Amino acid sequence: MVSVAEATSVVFSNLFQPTTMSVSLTDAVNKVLAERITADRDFPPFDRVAMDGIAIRRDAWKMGQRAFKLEAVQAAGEPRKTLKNKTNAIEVMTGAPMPDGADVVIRYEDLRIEEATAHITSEMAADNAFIHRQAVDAAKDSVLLEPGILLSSAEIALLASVGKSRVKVYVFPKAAVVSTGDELVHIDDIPLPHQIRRSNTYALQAAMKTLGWEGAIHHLKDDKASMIEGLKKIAQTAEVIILSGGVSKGKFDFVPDALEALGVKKLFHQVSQRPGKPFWFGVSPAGLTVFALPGNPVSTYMCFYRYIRPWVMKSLKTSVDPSYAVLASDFAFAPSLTYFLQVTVKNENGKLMAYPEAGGGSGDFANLKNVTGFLELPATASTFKAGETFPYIPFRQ
Ligand SMILES: Nc1nc2c(c(=O)[nH]1)N[C@H]1C(S)=C(S)[C@@H](COP(=O)(O)OP(=O)(O)OC[C@H]3O[C@@H](n4cnc5c(N)ncnc54)[C@H](O)[C@@H]3O)O[C@H]1N2
Ligand code: MOO
Ligand SMILES: [Mg+2]
Repeated sequence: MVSVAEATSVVFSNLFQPTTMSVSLTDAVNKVLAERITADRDFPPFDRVAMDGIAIRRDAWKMGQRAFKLEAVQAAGEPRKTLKNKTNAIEVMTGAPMPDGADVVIRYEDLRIEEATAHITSEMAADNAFIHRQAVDAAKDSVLLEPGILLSSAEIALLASVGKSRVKVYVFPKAAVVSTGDELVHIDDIPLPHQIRRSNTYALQAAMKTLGWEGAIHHLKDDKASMIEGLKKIAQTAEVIILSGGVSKGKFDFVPDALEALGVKKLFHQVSQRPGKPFWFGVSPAGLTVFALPGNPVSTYMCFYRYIRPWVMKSLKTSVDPSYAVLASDFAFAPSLTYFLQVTVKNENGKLMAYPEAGGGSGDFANLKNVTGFLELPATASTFKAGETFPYIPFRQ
């Protein structure tokens, strides 16, 4: 049996080597950038007028001049104009290049125009130049984005502005999600009294989809020979297999043996945690990674969010920021296992407060609808006090 820290370290030492693909910018959000992006020109590329108004020379203002004859209009999208007469003004619009020869913008709010002359009405009008200077945000050729960034709408704007209509992103590993168990029937079937419908594979597939990762669903019987055959077939196309069930001590828990028969080397079996103790992890020399998760639905779910999600994001060169929350009420858990407590987190005055809703054990997956994630309580203690902070593993936004 390994600790949660050891299991994490083994999982993180066996990252997947992702390939890359080119996607349209309009499909790139939530994908992980696989190329370095530099500024193709200065940001902004010219001294940009930041307010609608008039452009004048500060010298003239300083000499006490308050009335300026309007000699031209500089619209956004027009090439830069030149202020011909140093005591005149050019009307300028936000987004236009600052006219050559002028160095301060006076807002329309601070002037009155009469007979093609602007009369400045505020003595504070020239306090701010209202010019967004060329290159202040980023200089040409400077690095805007590094590989490994999870693309949000903010990065999409940057990519658009440098003309990246296609962008290189990392590709998730080809994944299969496999349920095992003779008690499990297809979701369209009516279960007999001793049967239940499969739900873990759907939960796993949905959890993967929220990351932008696809997983093909399979089901295998609790029969060693057919399990080996089935896994062999699945391994022909999958780079990662996520199994649920069949990893504990039961007479029909054949998953570890079947995987080892296929040449998948066990790197650990059993983690000192609840839920999820029977968790099995291994890799094959051919590069297949196998997460064999305990079948109890809460265990399956927790292991995905605690181990697989960080593993795949790290493999794609990005990482999930660790989150923390404050336990809102005392909680006790005696066994010396890391306990993943189901909690509902509420943001109270900027603090994430975690309210325990432990549920009825790892088979009680109906309780997951009541909670927002898991609080990771260390194996080294058995009583946990309100006000203490612990790692928090959210599964909802
Ligand atoms: N003697 C021992 N028995 C058990 C131990 C142990 O240490 N010693 N560990 C318990 C723990 S903890 C867990 S968790 C489970 C894990 O068992 P398996 O991984 O072998 O899973 P199964 O036995 O196949 O199933 C367990 C449970 O989960 C239900 N299940 C499985 N797959 C699905 C699915 N796709 N959708 C919905 N429900 C599923 C299954 O029907 C069982 O009820 O073992 C304990 N036993
Ligand atoms: O891992 Mo088991 O989930 O404790 O029931
Ligand atoms: Mg079992």
